[in-house]
Amino acid sequence: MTEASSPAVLCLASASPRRRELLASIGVAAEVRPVDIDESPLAGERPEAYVVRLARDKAVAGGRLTTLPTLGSDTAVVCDGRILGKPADRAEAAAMLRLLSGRAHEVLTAVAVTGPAGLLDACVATRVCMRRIDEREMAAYWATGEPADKAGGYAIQGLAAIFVERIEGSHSAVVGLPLFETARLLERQGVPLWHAVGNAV
Ligand SMILES: Cc1cn([C@H]2C[C@H](O)[C@@H](COP(=O)(O)OP(=O)(O)OP(=O)(O)O)O2)c(=O)[nH]c1=O
Repeated sequence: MTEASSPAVLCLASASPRRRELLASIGVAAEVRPVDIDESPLAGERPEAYVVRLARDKAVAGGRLTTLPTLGSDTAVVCDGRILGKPADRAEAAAMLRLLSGRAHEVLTAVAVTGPAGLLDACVATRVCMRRIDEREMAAYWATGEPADKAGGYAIQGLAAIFVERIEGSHSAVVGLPLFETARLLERQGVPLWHAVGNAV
């Protein structure tokens, strides 16, 4: 499946609609091939090593299904050294927001791309500062359905934007794909970006 009718130049090993939309926003048409990998952290694994390993595993697994360069990515919210994935239920979502309320945390997003240059990766850390969130807001937010499939139980690009005072780093990385670093990796793998294919205005 690709954006509009342009031929795919990349395989996206991801079920995340955000990642597909972010790639489309910089003009990269991708064929989407979600992969299922084991996402359990290894004993003692540091958060950055964890997201990089998952991004690489996703890229390699997806790369087996295509001849195109293949991108995998992983996002985790890190607070007090704890890795927060997607909340399993309302109670876990509330516990996550309680932890994040009124302070700063880090969002780590790793991206990996297979291709002629081998398996390349990058990892981006973004500091996110949240205002205090009260229990009524947490309950109302869970009821919107937005937190369920998001690392850390919130979406900066959605309703949770009202909780985010400021960020230091990459907005696109928090949403699921650091576009600046991704473009660099794609160029190193010979994937043609918009400026290289004569579409410049
Ligand atoms: C913190 C944050 C996360 N997220 C999303 C990005 C990711 O899609 C998701 C984290 O889960 P991931 O496991 O990184 O990705 P995924 O399961 O959605 O997709 P796949 O593994 O197939 O690539 O959380 C937001 O959309 N907004 C945010 O503000």
